[in-house]
Amino acid sequence: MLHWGYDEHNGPAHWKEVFPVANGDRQSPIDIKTEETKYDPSLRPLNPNYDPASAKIILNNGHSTSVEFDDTINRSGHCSKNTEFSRAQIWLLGLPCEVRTSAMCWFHYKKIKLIVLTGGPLSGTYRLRQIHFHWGSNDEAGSEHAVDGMKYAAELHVVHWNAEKYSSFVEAARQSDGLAVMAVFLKIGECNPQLKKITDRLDTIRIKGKKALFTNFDPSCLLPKSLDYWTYFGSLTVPPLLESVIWIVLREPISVCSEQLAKFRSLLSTAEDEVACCLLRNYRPPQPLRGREVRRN
Ligand SMILES: NS(=O)(=O)c1ccc(C(=O)NCCC(=O)/N=C/Cc2cnc[nH]2)cc1
Ligand SMILES: [Cu+2]
Ligand SMILES: [Zn+2]
Repeated sequence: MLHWGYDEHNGPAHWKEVFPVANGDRQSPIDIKTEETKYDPSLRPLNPNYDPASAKIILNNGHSTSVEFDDTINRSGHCSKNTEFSRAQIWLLGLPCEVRTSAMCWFHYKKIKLIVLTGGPLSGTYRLRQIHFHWGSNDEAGSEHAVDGMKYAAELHVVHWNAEKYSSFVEAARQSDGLAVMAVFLKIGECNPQLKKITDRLDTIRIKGKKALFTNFDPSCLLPKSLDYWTYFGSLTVPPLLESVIWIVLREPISVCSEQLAKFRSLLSTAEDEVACCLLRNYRPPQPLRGREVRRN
């Protein structure tokens, strides 16, 4: 197959031809059998903390639409050793050592905002990189994960990488604890006013490769009231299908209406110079659990 996709000739059944890990033992998505999930008292509450100014662009990469965030600056609360010295900090140098260090940390912390996910099953700080969606050609199916065999109309993925242990997303994506993706189900119902901020921009990025400025957006506005979740060890659900994802699937869905879903389906999977083809569906079917445990908080 040439470039992977979701059509008959390059869809999920073909991906193993180029990405043999497709048959691995920690592939995603999965069908979550709620009776078999295990309550784990050691699981902590999720603590998403995003700065809306870190949103940068909205993009059509031919497989989905994503909002990309600026995950470069070391925004975590920890002072990095190589703190750049500003004039104020030169002044700080005059202070006694222990006072200076904590003052610098306070200064550094105040100056920057966080865009991180902590808590839940995670140990450490996972930095927000992008959000994107998966949907189907009709409202009956479209989510990637299923719950007791039932699929939702669509699914939101909030993608983070372990910025405490690794120096880039690409490096983290190769590690078993490198990525954390929070999945939110979209259930057919009322139009979602928060989602409207995204669906109203889709007509400006119809063609594969198109991007547009998209800032002042806090993805927390797309999260349901309850942050109760299931969690399990899995993989990216698109090639290269790397087995580096700690999945955090929220149990409560958010709403989406048919008109909003139709806008996702009107995106093109083709570039300017190709015959136009709509991205009608972009979900991978559930994969074998291979003995994995699904825990719940
Ligand atoms: N669906 S998911 O949450 O498991 C997920 C999360 C992150 C990525 C991801 O970040 N992939 C690598 C970077 C990327 O998006 N690469 C795209 C290359 C590309 C190929 N065709 C068009 N673009 C993919 C799936
Ligand atoms: Cu591609
Ligand atoms: Zn995804």
